[in-house]
Amino acid sequence: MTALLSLRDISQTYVSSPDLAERIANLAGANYRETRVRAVNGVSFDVAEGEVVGLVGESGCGKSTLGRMVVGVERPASGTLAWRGTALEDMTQAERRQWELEVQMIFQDPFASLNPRMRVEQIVGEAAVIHGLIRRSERRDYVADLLNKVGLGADVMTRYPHQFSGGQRQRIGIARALALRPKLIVCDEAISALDVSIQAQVLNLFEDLRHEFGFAYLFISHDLGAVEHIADRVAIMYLGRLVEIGTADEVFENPRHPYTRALLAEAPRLDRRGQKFTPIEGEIPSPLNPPPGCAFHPRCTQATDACRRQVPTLRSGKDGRLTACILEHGEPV
Ligand SMILES: Nc1ncnc2c1ncn2[C@@H]1O[C@H](COP(=O)(O)OP(=O)(O)OP(=O)(O)O)[C@@H](O)[C@H]1O
Repeated sequence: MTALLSLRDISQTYVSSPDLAERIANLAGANYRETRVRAVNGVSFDVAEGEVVGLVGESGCGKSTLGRMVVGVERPASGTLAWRGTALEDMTQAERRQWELEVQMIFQDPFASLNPRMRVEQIVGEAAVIHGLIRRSERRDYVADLLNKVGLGADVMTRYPHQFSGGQRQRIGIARALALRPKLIVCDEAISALDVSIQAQVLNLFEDLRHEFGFAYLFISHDLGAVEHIADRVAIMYLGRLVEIGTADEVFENPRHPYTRALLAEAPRLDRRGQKFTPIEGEIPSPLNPPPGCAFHPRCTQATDACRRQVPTLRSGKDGRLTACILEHGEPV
C-alpha cells in the first residue's frame, strides 16, 4: 500500500545570519564566513493512512523544521517528499492543492496562531469557504458541528480568542484544522504549553478524533511521555538525524539507542515500566558545529573510540529494529 506521506533522505540547511561583530567586520571590508546550519540531515520515514507517528527529541534537534517541510511551509534543501506516492516536484497544481489541504498543522501556542480580531466562526470556517469545501451559507452549521466535535459547543461561535483559556484555544485550533478535512495532522508541541490536567484532556480529544475521522498524525514532542499513549510508531531525532524508529511497544519496552534510553529516563510518567536508565547530561550540541562521528557521543555513557570517528547510519539489525548506533550494529566496514 502506498504511504500517505513518504520522506526520503530529507535535509534542510539554513544560512545563519552573521552576528553584529561579523556585520561590522564586513562593513570594514574584512571577510566573514557564511555559516550553514544543517537543521535536518538525511531523514527518511513514511506515515501510513490513519497512522500516528511520534517524532521526539530535545529542543533544537530539527523536529519543527521537519514539520514545516511536511506541511509545505518550507521546501527541503534535498531529498524527496511524496504525498500519496507523488513527489513534490512531480505534482500537478491540483495534486499540490490537495496535499496542502490534506495536511494541516496544530501549533504549540494556540493564541499566537489565532487571529485576535476574528470571531471563532470565521477562524474555524473561513478557509473551508475559500477552498470551496462548503458554501458561505453553510458556514455557521459547519462550524457549529466542528465546535461540538472538539467539545466546545456551538454557542462560542461569536466570541474572540482572548475570551478562552489555553486548552479551549487549542480546541479552536483543532476545529480549524478539522474544517479542511485533513488526512494528516502535524501537531507541533501541541500540548506542551497547556497545564498537565488539560494536556490529558486534549490528548484524549486527539485520540477520539482519530477514531472518528481516521486521519494520521505526526505528533512532534520533546517529551517521550507525551506520545506514549497516542503513537503507533516512534521516531527519535538527534541533531537533525533519526537515531531510532520503531513501533511504540518496541521503543518503550526495549529502547535500543542510548539517546532513546536517556529520554525515557527523563519522562517521569514512564517510570512505572520498571526500567532504570541514566538521564542525559549536558546540552544538545549546536548544529553549527556538530561533533565528529556519532553526534551523540559526547553525551553517551557508552561511547567508544569508534563512536568518535564513525557517523552511524540508521539501519536495521538482525531483528529488524532500526537504529543508528555502532554499539548496536558493530563498526561499519
Ligand atoms: N530559519 C532558521 N534560520 C536559521 N536557523 C534555524 C532556522 N530555523 C531553525 N534553525 C536552527 O535549526 C535547528 C533546528 O531547529 P528546530 O526549531 O527545527 O528544532 P526543534 O527540535 O523543533 O526545536 P524547538 O522544539 O526548540 O523548536 C536549530 O539549531 C535552530 O536554531
